[in-house]
Amino acid sequence: MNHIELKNITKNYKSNCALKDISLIFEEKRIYGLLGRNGAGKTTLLNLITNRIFPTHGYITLSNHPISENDALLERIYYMTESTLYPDSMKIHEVFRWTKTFYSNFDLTYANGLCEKFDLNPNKKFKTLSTGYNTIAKLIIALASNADLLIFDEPILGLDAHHRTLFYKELLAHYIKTPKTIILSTHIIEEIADLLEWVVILGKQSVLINESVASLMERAYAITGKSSDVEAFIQNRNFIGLEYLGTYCKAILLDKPTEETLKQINQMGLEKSKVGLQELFIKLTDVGGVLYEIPKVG
Ligand SMILES: Nc1ncnc2c1ncn2[C@@H]1O[C@H](COP(=O)(O)OP(=O)(O)OP(=O)(O)O)[C@@H](O)[C@H]1O
Repeated sequence: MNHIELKNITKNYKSNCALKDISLIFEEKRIYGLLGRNGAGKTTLLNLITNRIFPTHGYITLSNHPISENDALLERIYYMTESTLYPDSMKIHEVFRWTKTFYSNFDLTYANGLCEKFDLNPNKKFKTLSTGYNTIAKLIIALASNADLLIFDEPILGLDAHHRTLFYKELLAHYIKTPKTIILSTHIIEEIADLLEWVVILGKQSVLINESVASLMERAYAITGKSSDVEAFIQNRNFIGLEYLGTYCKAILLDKPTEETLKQINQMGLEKSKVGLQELFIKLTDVGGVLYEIPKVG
């Protein structure tokens, strides 16, 4: 499978516009984080690329074929959502076999191995599972599907810290063994940050960031120092957050520092530090993606 392309996608729910004129490519064999605040349009975007709902304007292609016209291509996508689609009375091992009728590459041995690792009894019925084990069962089915594109919408709902760690480990091992496109949409940013290669951040209706995590982390940095010095430093720079603490102040910038900038930071006696993906996300989406007004100096 190649890539998924969204071209000028708008999605309106009656008078409510969820996504507005979005163009985006999900390249093959990459792990993506799809991030956004509540109501930003993440689920809408995922429902669109899996053909569950249809765009108001624009089109979506999978391996250069319109997704709306090709059910065979959709079988190469596995979309794990919060809702459970299986009949309640089905046992987990029956769901495995049932899934194999749609996903011919479904790996039963791998699924049973994962059941052991997560301590999930495959003879249990879906409806008897706790919230956490319901999620675990769905994660196992997604991983064992062997689809080319795995989509996880809030994949860690109800999982305890041990099971979350195990899931991240298994996901990475699975990706290393059989590289594929993976999209993780979650609010638990800090935990998945190390897994991600690429991040798409949705603001209100639009894409704020579509960039490799490495490049984003190279651009982002924080500056701390006396408020007047920090305010002078951020003039004409792309800063996305400012926090005051007494006479001190911390600014978050998104602007790869040049040699000249580093020299200036030194000369002004300011302190430079790293910014994590979660902090960056919070700052970028704090005001709906609108950048702060820079305090004028002098
Ligand atoms: N079926 C629907 N009918 C009407 N409006 C909808 C429908 N589904 C979503 N919306 C609206 O579209 C916008 C985007 O919703 P969406 O569920 O895609 O956001 P999200 O980023 O997944 O949010 P969350 O993180 O809270 O799950 C919201 O304003 C939401 O109210």
